[in-house]
Amino acid sequence: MLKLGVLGLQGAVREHVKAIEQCGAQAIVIKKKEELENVDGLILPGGESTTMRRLIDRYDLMDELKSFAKSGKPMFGTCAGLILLAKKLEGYDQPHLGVMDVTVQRNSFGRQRESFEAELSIAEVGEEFPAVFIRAPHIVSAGENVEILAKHDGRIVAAREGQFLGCSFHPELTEDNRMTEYFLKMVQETKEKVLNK
Ligand SMILES: NC(=O)CC[C@H](N)C(=O)O
Repeated sequence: MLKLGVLGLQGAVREHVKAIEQCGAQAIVIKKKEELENVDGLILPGGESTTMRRLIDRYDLMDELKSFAKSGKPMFGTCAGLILLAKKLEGYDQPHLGVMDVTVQRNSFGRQRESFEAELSIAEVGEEFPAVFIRAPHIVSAGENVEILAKHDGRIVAAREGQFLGCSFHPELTEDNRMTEYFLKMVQETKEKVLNK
């Protein structure tokens, strides 16, 4: 069975665990660096990126998360998780993990629209995907190896660069598990490649 980690420091952790289990994989909540060794892929959940970063530093997880990225295992950042993955953050000098070749802007859908739902067409995932946006970031620009998967209001809200998947919204907050399934497929394919080497 595939083992998926969910970074468990803050944010929508339980909801991701539930979605993973509904998709037939094992979910492991990651709070310590040793726990990262046991998983085939990792989800960085939504929540609050500044708080999450503080906790990553407090629990001394940054180097381990970067090595996880270097190992080639898939990582999926949702909302605040996307902010953690991005190589560049608009208005900030330093990124967090800085591994996915995108520039991200935080809280980019305006204060009066703190949260809203929209139906998206997501390449490789499907049509009419119910996407929940909560103080959501968006991808301002993306490197040439990044595949744009979805846009909303002309803004990029889902993208993939090889092992990295990122989206502005919260795919774990509805019963539609297609984004989680798509990520699991990425994890399965990566695992098979390693086994066949
Ligand atoms: N729902 C979310 O994950 C919001 C992200 C939050 N605005 C941040 O900057 O971290």
